[in-house]
Amino acid sequence: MELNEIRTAISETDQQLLSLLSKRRKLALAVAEAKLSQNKPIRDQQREQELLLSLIEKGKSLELDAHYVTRLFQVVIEDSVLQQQAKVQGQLNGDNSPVVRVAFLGGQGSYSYWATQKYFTRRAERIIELGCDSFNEIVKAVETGHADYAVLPIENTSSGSINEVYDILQHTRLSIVGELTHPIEHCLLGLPGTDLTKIRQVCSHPQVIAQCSQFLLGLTNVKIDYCESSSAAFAKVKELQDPSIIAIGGEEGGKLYGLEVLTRQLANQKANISRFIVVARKSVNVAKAIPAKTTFIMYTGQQPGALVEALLVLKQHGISMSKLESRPINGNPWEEMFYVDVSANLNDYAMTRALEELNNLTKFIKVLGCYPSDDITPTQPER
Ligand SMILES: O=C(O)C(=O)C[C@]1(C(=O)O)C=C[C@@H](O)C=C1
Repeated sequence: MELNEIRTAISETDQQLLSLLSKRRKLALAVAEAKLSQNKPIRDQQREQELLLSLIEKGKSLELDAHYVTRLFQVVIEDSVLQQQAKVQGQLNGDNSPVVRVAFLGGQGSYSYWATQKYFTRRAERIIELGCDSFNEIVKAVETGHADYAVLPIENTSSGSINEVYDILQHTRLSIVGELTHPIEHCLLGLPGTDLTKIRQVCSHPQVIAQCSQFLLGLTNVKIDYCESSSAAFAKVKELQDPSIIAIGGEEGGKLYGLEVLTRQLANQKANISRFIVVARKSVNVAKAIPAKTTFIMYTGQQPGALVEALLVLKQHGISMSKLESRPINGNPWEEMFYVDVSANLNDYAMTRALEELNNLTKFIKVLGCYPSDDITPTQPER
C-alpha cells in the first residue's frame, strides 16, 4: 500500500472510532437515567473493574497491550462518569439553559479559559466568554448579574493555595456550585525564530511565575514582567514583536497568538495541576447519586484547643476532611478564618448534625457551597 492510501485508511478508522465513542457517550447518558429511576449511584467501580479486565483479555487477543487498553478506557470511563454527573445535576437543579455567560481570568488561551471550556462544554451548547483582568472583577460580574458563573483557580500542586481567591470567598454571597481540576503544562513561548540565548524579558501571571521559580532562577539578566493573565502575556509578546521578550503559558493558548514553544515542562513539580471552583448566585443541591463536597468557613476564636474541638465534631459524625486552610481575618490581626472542604453532602443527616454542633461551638460559620466532586480516581484493573 502507498503512504497516502495507508493514511486514508487510518483516517477512516479514526472516524469510525469517533462514531463509536459518540455512541458510547449516548449509552452512558441513558445509563444515568436508568440509575436515577432505580436510586443507584452513578459510579460503580465493580462494574468498571469487570469491564477493564474483560477489555484487557479481548485486547490481548487483538495484540493490544494491557497498559494501552487500560489507559484508553480509564479516559473513556472518566468522561462517562463526568457526563452522567453533569446530566443528573442539571436535571435536579433545572439548569438547562443552552447558553451560559461565564467570567474568568484573562482572555482566550489563558488557563482559566481552558478550564471554563472544559467545564461548560458538558453543560451548555454555547458559552458567552467574559474575560476579566482581576479576580475581583470576575466575582463582581456574577454578583451584578453580568455573568451567570465565574471560574476561579483556588489551588495548585506547585504553588499551593491562591490566597486572593480564598479572601474573596470570605466576603462574597456567591456559592460554590462546582469544581474541576486541570493539568497545567507551562511552556516558554516566543515569536517564531526566537533565540533562547537572547532573552531579556519573561512575561506571565504571578502564579505562573511562582510555579516556574526554579527554572527562572537559572536565567540571568532576565526581567520578569508580571501580567494580569497568561493570555495577557501572549498578547504582549505578539504586540511588541521583539524576539527578546517571551511568555510563559500553555502551548495551545500561545498558539492562538502565533507563538511557538521554546521549552516545555517548566513547572517546579512534574504533576502541575490546578483546581478551579465554579461560583454562581444561587446554590445547588447535589444529587444523592453523586459524591459531593461541601466547603465552609469558620472562626473558632483563639482559646486553646478550639480548632481541635471543631474538627472532632467532623470525626464524630464520620465526615472526612479533604482540605483545611487558614487565612487572616481582615482588620483583626493574628486572627484566622479556617476554610474546610469535606467529602459530604450538605443534605446528609450527619452533615446537618455536624453543622448544628459547629454552629454552637464556633463564633462564626458560613457554608460556601455544596457541589459534585470532580475527583474521579481511575479504577485499576486488579484481580
Ligand atoms: O455501567 C454503568 O453503570 C455506567 O454508568 C457506565 C460506566 C461506563 O462508562 O462504562 C460508567 C460509570 C460506572 O462507574 C461504570 C461504568
